[in-house]
Amino acid sequence: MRLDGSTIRLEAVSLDRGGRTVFDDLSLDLPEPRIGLVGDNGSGKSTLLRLMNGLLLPDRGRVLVHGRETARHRKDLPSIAGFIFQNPDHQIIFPTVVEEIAFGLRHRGFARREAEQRATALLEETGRGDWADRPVHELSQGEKQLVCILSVLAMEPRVILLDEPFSSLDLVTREAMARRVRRLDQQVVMASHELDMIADFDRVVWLERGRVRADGTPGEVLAAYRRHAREAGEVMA
Ligand SMILES: Nc1ncnc2c1ncn2[C@@H]1O[C@H](COP(=O)(O)OP(=O)(O)OP(=O)(O)O)[C@@H](O)[C@H]1O
Repeated sequence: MRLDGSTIRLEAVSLDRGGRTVFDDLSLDLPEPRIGLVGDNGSGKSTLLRLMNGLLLPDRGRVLVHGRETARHRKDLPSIAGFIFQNPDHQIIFPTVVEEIAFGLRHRGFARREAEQRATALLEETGRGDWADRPVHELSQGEKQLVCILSVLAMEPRVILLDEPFSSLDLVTREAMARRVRRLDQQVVMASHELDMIADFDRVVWLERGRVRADGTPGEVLAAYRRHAREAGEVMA
């Protein structure tokens, strides 16, 4: 695994949304190649990922992604920190699969024809060579999710931020994507309710109401989170 010692750093970050405080003075240093985020619904995982790619800016404090402060480098950030959304409909903007995947490549400086050739090659490599000209709106939710994942992978950003990326994928595609994520050279930060997906990561951060409840190896943190889920689930049932 090659990483250049870069890190994602939150320095005393505070953020309110809709009049509610989501983060209050949160600091985190995240240099590990594979970082998982867990936490109950509404604990702040998606918001944290959005802070990391500049979709959201902190009200106070700073977010630095591989040396760039998000508030100052908002325009460059998508090519540094690629974001795979929970809902593919929030990400897809082009009518056909090949255009959607080629968009990121054009952003990286490839001419249209080369971008489309590369996008087609990526689809072929993934066993979806016949998808290139398919209208995206005709794809199933899981198929759209795969297009979103491929679009971000095609851009080869330094950091890949994944927000529940596999929820609609069938088991075979999920396995294939999980393997692909494991092989990536880039830093990966993934929020997931599927704890098996992050069980072999370097570090897991458990968020609770915008604060870090636990932070450590997957072995420790996931065991504690599973215990919490069992206990809280019993109370709720
Ligand atoms: N656009 C918004 N306006 C107001 N509040 C918001 C907005 N987006 C998120 N929040 C609030 O911020 C908090 C954190 O939400 P977030 O989506 O980050 O949680 P999450 O951990 O990703 O949840 P889930 O597991 O359900 O995806 C929640 O209390 C949510 O209501």
